[in-house]
Amino acid sequence: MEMEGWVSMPKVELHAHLNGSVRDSTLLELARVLGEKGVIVFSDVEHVILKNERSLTEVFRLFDLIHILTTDHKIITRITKEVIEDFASENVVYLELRTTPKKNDSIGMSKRSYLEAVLEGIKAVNTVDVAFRPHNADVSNVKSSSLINDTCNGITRKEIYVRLLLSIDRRETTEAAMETVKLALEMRDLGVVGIDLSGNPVVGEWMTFFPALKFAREQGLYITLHCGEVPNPKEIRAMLDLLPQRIGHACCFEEEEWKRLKSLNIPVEICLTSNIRTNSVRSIEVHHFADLYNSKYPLVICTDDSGVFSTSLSKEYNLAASAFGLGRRELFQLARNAIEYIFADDEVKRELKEIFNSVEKKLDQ
Ligand SMILES: CNc1ncnc2c1ncn2[C@@H]1O[C@H](COP(=O)(O)O)[C@@H](O)[C@H]1O
Ligand SMILES: [Zn+2]
Repeated sequence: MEMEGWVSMPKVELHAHLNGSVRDSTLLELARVLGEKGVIVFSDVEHVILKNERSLTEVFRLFDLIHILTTDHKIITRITKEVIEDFASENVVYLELRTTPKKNDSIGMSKRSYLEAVLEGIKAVNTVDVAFRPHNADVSNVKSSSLINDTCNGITRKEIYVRLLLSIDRRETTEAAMETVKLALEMRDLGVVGIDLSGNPVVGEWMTFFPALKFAREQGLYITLHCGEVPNPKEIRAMLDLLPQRIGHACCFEEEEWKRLKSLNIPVEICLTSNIRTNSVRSIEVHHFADLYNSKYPLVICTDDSGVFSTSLSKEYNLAASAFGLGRRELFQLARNAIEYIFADDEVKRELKEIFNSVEKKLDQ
């Protein structure tokens, strides 16, 4: 099937990092501005942004660079809006965007003000089409609409549900992790639904984050953890014992860990391109997607970092189709199954099912 077929299919994105999903063109523009101010040397940064092959270590170096480029409330608002519009433009109907609230005293940024800038970005998507909206926008429900300039049909209106997960970076202290969880609890009514643990998997100790994650779980926040991106059986075991509602990656699982995971039936967020690029999985042919898919295990195809890995959710669907011999129907079904694993209420699930049902009728035409 052509790429267009994957683009037009409704999709659910559950594992996307805000700063990893920024368009190259925006990063280059931001780098140019900082270059002119003498904060960075543009030509040094340019080739790092445009480079495609990256090891895990290089990926995390790139994140440090991206964070320098996006250190500003206004820029955080801008990239949030752009990232949502990009996902909406490829028919992502439900997006769980995750980001690490950051504190930076030198520019007066607190975790709270960072998050407020993100929320501002979500609202900015809303206001784009306020005139075209049939009912008044219910901002509190964080259902954003974006107008996509479609060259064939002129302007089309696409709606996307957006929910936020707050990430704890593995470099953070217990106190900082706890602050993020408390912020998530406070911002629950504004679309924050859960907590993610991410960051360089070779950095940090599980026991540092455990108190905050346990607290989050007790408070009823949803939890997803980057789990087994590198081999670490002890940590994988401890993570599964927390009973997160989803996990990301599950690349470096041994038989023992697979057994445990499968007995718990925790859905896995699968990021094919990311896993191959960072070498967490040797090649697409041996990716655990195949085994999980064949045993009908709950999984969802996601991008991880569409900017950093030059991908999109449509491209990931296309890759899964070609690598594992799946057709439009099978991937449509996978996307629809993901509704069950989202961190939103039954009303949203019901609406999403309706969207999929209405498209299903046209699928074979
Ligand atoms: C490639 N695999 C990965 N493994 C682990 N953590 C990752 C990641 N990709 C991204 N992140 C996490 O997301 C941050 C960027 O987005 P935010 O600044 O939060 O919006 C990275 O700094 C890292 O902590
Ligand atoms: Zn990730």
